[in-house]
Amino acid sequence: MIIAIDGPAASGKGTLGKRLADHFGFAHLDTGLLYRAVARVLLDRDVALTDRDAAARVAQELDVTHLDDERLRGAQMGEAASVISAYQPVRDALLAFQRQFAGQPPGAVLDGRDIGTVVCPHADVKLFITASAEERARRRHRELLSRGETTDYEIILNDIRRRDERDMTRSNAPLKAADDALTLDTTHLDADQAFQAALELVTRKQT
Ligand SMILES: Nc1ncnc2c1ncn2[C@@H]1O[C@H](COP(=O)(O)OP(=O)(O)OP(=O)(O)O)[C@@H](O)[C@H]1O
Ligand SMILES: Nc1ccn([C@@H]2O[C@H](COP(=O)(O)O)[C@@H](O)[C@H]2O)c(=O)n1
Repeated sequence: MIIAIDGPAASGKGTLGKRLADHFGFAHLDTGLLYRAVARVLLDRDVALTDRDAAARVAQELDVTHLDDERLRGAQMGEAASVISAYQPVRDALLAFQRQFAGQPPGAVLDGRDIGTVVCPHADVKLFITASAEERARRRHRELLSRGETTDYEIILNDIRRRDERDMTRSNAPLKAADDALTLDTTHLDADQAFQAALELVTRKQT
C-alpha cells in the first residue's frame, strides 16, 4: 500500500507521514531530504546552484543512506533545495529511488511536492496537506528556534511564500494537489488533531 502526501512548506507533511507510517507499520520517506542532500553537496563544494549539470551529476551519485544529517533541516538548505529541484535532470535522477522505496511491502508513506502527481500516480491514498502561510511560518519559527537557529518570524514568512511560489510555478513537477487527492487544511489543528483527521481520511478511503 502506498500513501502519498503532498503540500507546501511546513504544512506538517513530514510529521503526519511519520505518524501514519508508524501507525500502519510502513516505511516513511521525506523526499524533500533528497533535494536538500543534493543542495548540501553543491554548497559544500562551493558550486553555484545555477549549475544545472553539476546539480544533475550530484543527484545521480547521491548517497541516499545519509539523509539524517541535522544540517539538511536548516532554512538555508530548504531554500537551496527549492532552486535545484526545479531542474528536470535532478528530478529524473531521484525518481527511481523514490519509486523503489514506495514499492516495498507491506507499504510506504512518501511526502513531498509531486508524490501523488508524478512519483506515485497510482498511490492508494493521496493526501494534500495545507495550512495558512502565517500558521506554517509560526510552526517553522518555533522549530528553528528550538534547534538553535536565530530567526525572525517575518523572514521565515517571506521565505515560505517565496518557496511556495517557486515550487508551484516551476514547469517541472510543480506543487499541486493530484485530481484524486484528499485535501486537509491543518491551520486550526494541532499535530494530534491533524493525525486523527488524516487517519480518518486514509481509513475511509480504504473501506
Ligand atoms: N498540526 C500541527 N500543528 C502545529 N505544529 C505542527 C503541526 N504539524 C507539524 N507541526 C510542526 O511544524 C513544523 C513543520 O512540520 P513538518 O516538518 O512536518 O512540515 P513539512 O510539511 O514536512 O515541512 P517541509 O515541507 O519543510 O519538509 C514541525 O516543527 C512540526 O513539529
Ligand atoms: N517531492 C519533492 C520534495 C521536495 N521538493 C523540493 O525540495 C524543497 C525542500 O523540500 P522540503 O519538503 O524538505 O521542504 C521544496 O521546497 C521543493 O522545492 C520537490 O521539488 N519535490
